[in-house]
Amino acid sequence: MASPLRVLVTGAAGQIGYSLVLQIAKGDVFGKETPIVLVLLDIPPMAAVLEGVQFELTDCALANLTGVEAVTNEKDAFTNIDYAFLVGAMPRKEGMERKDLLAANVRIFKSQGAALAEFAKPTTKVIVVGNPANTNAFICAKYAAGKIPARNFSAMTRLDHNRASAQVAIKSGVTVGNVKNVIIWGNHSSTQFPDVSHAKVNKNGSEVDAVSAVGDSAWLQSGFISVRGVTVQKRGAVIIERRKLSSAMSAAKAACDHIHDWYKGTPAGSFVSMAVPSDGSYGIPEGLIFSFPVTISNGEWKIVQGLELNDFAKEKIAVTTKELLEERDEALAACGESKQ
Ligand SMILES: NC(=O)c1ccc[n+]([C@@H]2O[C@H](COP(=O)([O-])OP(=O)(O)OC[C@H]3O[C@@H](n4cnc5c(N)ncnc54)[C@H](O)[C@@H]3O)[C@@H](O)[C@H]2O)c1
Ligand SMILES: O=C(O)C[C@H](O)C(=O)O
Repeated sequence: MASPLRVLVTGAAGQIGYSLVLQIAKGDVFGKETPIVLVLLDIPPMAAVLEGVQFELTDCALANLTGVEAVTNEKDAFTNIDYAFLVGAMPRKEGMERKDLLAANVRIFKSQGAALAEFAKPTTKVIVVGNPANTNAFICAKYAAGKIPARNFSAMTRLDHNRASAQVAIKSGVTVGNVKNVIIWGNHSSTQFPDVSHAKVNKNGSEVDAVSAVGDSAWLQSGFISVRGVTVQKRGAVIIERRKLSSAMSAAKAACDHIHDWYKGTPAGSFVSMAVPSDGSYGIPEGLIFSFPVTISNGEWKIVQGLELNDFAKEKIAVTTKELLEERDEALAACGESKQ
């Protein structure tokens, strides 16, 4: 048997954690053939709950789950890990924007960035789920710099990508497996820009542009993006309003999709949305953790180049970029650093 991958889930006693750990343990992310050791981290007051989750995972009797470790300190959590799902953070409540969590959550990611640098493998790959996800990932990468390359850090916009793909499928009268190349640009926040102008739909066996498959351009420029919040941009707030808890099942599934594709690669001709450090593509300031369309091969992502952006798209991308720059400066101040 190959040596197991060591996979850390932080916030493992929380609601996303509860859905996520089973999906990882049963092979949805790294494949059913890959042995896994799951490391579950939460804060000390959650130790008993965490132990309950550990017991349940053991009771699932999964063939390739070779170990489950429940820990409440960063050294034990981060030592020698291969992948980190950084979920543990405060969720927003009704009426809040995700950036309202910045001051409370950013310090967690400063500390975990330093722990990654000290204890993790230099090849460790990280997805930040805890909100505000892009800015938390920026801070985490900053404090791990010198040990773990910035390109190993990402934030999750796959949930928005999945939400957008599902809406296009419903409007086009197909199942979601027939939709590809939707793009989420920018921040995982209400300024994100869900863009279908490069998306494709397989309708009755032939591939057509999503715009013609949907057949409703007015809806694509308004209702699809945010009609009283029920579609993509503000979907998270609507879930909180209905469930009185933030999305968990769909968030866990999206985190699995994100790491699955990073590990296994994207199919030829397809791209997915992932918030990664900008290299200046599309004029986005370097280093900002920005959601782009990416292709992935051999564990390395590449930003899709050369997509044409019309004035509508450029305007939307400018708004989300401005918000990310403001969040970055606020986060640096909260960490006691000067602005960039
Ligand atoms: N990026 C996305 O698309 C997306 C989607 C859904 C939720 N989220 C975010 O994910 C985060 C978790 O959501 P949830 O619903 O699971 O929340 P939750 O409150 O149910 O669970 C969070 C868990 O994190 C733990 N935690 C807090 N500080 C920690 C630390 N320093 N180290 C380890 N664990 C810590 C808490 O004790 C708790 O068990 C929130 O910030 C939420 O807003 C992001
Ligand atoms: O909206 C939230 O606060 C939770 C999450 O980020 C989501 O998009 O559902």
